[in-house]
Amino acid sequence: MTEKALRLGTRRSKLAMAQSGQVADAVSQVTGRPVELVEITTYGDVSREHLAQIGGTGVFVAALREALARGEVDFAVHSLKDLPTAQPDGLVLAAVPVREDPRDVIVARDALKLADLPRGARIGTGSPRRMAQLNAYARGHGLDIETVPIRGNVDTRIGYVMKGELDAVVLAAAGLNRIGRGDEVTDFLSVDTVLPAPGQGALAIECAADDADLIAALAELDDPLTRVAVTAERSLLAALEAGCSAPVGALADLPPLSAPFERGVSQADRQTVKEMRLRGVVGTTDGSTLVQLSTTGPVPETHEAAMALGRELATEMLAQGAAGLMGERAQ
Ligand SMILES: NCc1[nH]cc(CCC(=O)O)c1CC(=O)O
Repeated sequence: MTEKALRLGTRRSKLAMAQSGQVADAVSQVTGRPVELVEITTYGDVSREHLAQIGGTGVFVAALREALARGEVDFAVHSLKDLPTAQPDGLVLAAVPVREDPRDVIVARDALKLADLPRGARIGTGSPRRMAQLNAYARGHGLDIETVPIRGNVDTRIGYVMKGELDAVVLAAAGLNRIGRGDEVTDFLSVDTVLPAPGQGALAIECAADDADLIAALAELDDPLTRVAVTAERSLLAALEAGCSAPVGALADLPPLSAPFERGVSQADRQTVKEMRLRGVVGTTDGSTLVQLSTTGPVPETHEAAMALGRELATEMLAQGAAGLMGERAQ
């Protein structure tokens, strides 16, 4: 006798299919039930041009959430960095699995590294956060680079380099790893140079708040260290009143561990974690001004304590003029 399949709502992009497929396997293991992928198509999948106007990745998240709320699917997998900070009524983030590599990387021609890019090099990124920090790094290191706004999925972006239209593009390591293109990275950007987006590298598994059996099963896939880190990062973002397209970077690490928190890390090592360091950055896209602060404290033991850490750092950043910098948007 086979049990009824769980329905996983997913976008059909290569990245979404890859991460949904990986989570489907894990969910199938913990529930003992087969998982069936249900493709959710949105207007944004049909028209790339309209995507910018109708609100970026937000449309995909909204469509998945509508399917969840209508009971058409049982759960959905999101890239946490694309997920708005406000949690809708009736839905819960039942699991935040172990974080992948949170760093940004470049894929450059001729295996070039960031520091070796020649004068006038053109680097593609549509992200104000990446532009701000790359331009600030260039100013501080006497590099002459130009950030070029681009859009599109991972394949499209790497294509600009392949075709010789750009010298490099910036991408998230996690996305490349998930679609099996991690070996094309030519340089991992230190988080001291480019702080990733809040939640970058982490996934969230969302389901209906009243689906108690599923919530209990999915809890097995939750990684408490990843959860506490991304909660603080997203609280910082929310308290700055910024969205996923704002020039805000945030990363919480748990010395002596650094994300990904479980690769090669024993349970004993995980127990040596005593503190969490939260770093945040906001800047103008030209890199002329950055507000960059960090705070270290005991690992928060509750959701509320992790939220408080993010809010406190945001308050300090706002006191140093962060709000004025976020007003400037790149387009
Ligand atoms: N905004 C697109 C997006 N959303 C999630 C990822 C992959 C990395 C992740 O899961 O954090 C990417 C691609 C990228 O930024 O290169």
